[in-house]
Amino acid sequence: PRWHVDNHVNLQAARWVTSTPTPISDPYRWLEDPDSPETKAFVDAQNAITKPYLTACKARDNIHDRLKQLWDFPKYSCPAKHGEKYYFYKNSGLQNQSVLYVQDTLESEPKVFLDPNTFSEDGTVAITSSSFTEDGSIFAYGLSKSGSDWRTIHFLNTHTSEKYSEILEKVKFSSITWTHDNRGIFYGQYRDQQGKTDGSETLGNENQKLCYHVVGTSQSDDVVAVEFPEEPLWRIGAQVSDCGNWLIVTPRKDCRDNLVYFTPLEKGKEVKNNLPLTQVVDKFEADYEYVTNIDSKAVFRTNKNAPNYKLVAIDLLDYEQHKWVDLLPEHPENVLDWAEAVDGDKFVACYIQDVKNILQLHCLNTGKVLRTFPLDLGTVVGFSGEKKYSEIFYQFTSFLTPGIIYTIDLKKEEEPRILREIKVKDFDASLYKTSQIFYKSKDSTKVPMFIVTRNDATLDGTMPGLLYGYGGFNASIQPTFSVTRLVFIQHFNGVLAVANVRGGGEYGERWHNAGRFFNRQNAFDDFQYAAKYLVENGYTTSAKLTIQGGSNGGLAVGVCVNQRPDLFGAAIAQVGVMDMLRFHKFTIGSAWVSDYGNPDDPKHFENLLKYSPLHNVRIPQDDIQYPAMLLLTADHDDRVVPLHTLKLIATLQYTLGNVSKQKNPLFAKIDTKAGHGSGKPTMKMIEESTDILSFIAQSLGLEFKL
Ligand SMILES: O=C(NCC(=O)N1CCC[C@H]1C(=O)O)OCc1ccccc1
Repeated sequence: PRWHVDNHVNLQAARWVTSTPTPISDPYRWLEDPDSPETKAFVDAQNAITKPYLTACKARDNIHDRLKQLWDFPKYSCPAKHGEKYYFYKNSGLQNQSVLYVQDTLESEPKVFLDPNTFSEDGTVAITSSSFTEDGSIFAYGLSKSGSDWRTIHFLNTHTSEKYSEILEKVKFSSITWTHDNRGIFYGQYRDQQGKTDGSETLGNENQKLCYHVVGTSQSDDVVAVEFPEEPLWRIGAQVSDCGNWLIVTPRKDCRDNLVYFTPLEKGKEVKNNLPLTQVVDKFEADYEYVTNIDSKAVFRTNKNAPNYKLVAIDLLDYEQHKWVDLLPEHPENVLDWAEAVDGDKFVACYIQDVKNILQLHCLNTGKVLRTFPLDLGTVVGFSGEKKYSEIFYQFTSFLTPGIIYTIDLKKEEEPRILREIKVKDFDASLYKTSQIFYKSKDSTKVPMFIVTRNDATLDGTMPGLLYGYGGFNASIQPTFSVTRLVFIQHFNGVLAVANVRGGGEYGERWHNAGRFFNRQNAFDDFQYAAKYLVENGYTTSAKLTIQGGSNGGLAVGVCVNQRPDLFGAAIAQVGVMDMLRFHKFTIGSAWVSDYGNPDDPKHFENLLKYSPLHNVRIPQDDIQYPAMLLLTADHDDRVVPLHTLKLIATLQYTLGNVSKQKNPLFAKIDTKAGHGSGKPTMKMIEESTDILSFIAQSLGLEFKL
């Protein structure tokens, strides 16, 4: 209805007159019901105009074939020892899901242990979380369908390969952690959830309970080990300690800070409901992540009084805060990303230094550094090792390195050796180069950015640019290998740029806080100034620059396009958070208030309204138009529900669709049997990348060079 635009403008004007916040028009509220005939018709109508545009792209077939060719390389996880065997995931190249293999030794012939490709015709069922018993006799694994956050948990006997009969339902946001008597697991369940739980619903998730399931029994017999009935939004993380004598319970109410409780466990003793909990941390003021324990001394990675994180040892039998001991003090610059106990009395620590990883071995008793493992400039994407084993594995990757798995037996060898070096046929990394620059943002803050081009790139502004960013939730966007990006660089002579904008965790809590709450505009400024840097330094021009982001990054794209439509030629927003006044009402959205603020709080409401993509679509002044836009989402995305994208594309098309100067297309594509991204089958990933690159090529008039 036209009225919303006029009222919108009037409301904007009115707002400056009155002090109280004015009511906001929300004419596409009806799109919030995914099951209504109107919404289904709207989705079909959007796909009906977008798909022909994407398939009409003349470079599409070349793009698709090249993506498929490059994608077809073997991918491996680090091996991990369970019982007397090694297990590892492998994807031969184009399989929809990686297959779990088992072998007696690292050199012996692997056998298929579990192949999730057999769980569905189209590969849309994925193994997402799993855990072996201490003795390796039973494998518990979570399955996700169509990319939903909902899990079913299954059990498999590793000796007989027989499945146990029970399937645990209504599991979400859950760890799987075994008691060391191999009898059962603790897991998180939303047992009160009403209605659909297939990921197409938008209902909020409340009242998670930590349950205990004894293998071989039915879920209805499970006990509620821990619950906080007065805290419906809490999610109850839990971990059985390395020694098996404690259960560490870490409730979280949003996406930062957690409490710490513990309770003793006795092997072989029945787990009863409402376990007696001792509270060690009683305020939400920091992250505490269990690492290991030495008898009653539990080691946590925390940012308490340590924005770059540190390791602290807390004696569970004497846990007053003044008795806590720093095992690994905070590093002045580098961020402690994770730590894992290995080889009895050691731990591996992984740091982020200027967005690259450093891997070190430390003494568990003193915290002292024992050695550094040599690494190229890039990212440690996988690690496996345990306190009870002296052998460790870690996987390295970067923009131009598909993957290298190293291993070292800390009791035997001096230097790590390469266990697997992954090659991509018909890809020559020596033709490309990665650089890291630090550009100045609007407030002169220096922001790191990776830039990847062909070696012979000339900075004359003729290259098309693809600028990616995220900027939130303490997440660090580190170098990884992407076939899609390499096709863009190689066949469109493109420049890839990844801006580590504020809100992420690249420089610890300081960087995260600099992009939170009332500082969120810093993240958007950083993103826009990254674009300006690329243009001013001749990497590309605005007309040839595509801005891309997913989820919280999709929000950033939506904001930057509204604020500076002139800076970009195209914009790709995947599964974006676009309605900042209502995000907290759906599925797990209420957890995001720790970065965004709560829209029910007037001062946050005003702040969110200022940048909410849905509420800031305006006809640009002069001859400026919006970039070509492609919004992507999917019908089973229950992390960021599709309504965000549907309401935004409706508003964009209504506000700009009839404006004569708006020549660039404004599209949304809604996929089916897909979700937020986790567990997406290879065929769907290749299809999505084909759509993205085809859209960019078609919209910016790029030629595919063979
Ligand atoms: O909501 C989040 N994380 C934040 C998140 O996913 N966000 C935050 C904004 C939109 C979206 C994204 O950027 O992917 O995690 C929920 C969760 C998952 C697993 C275990 C416990 C809790």
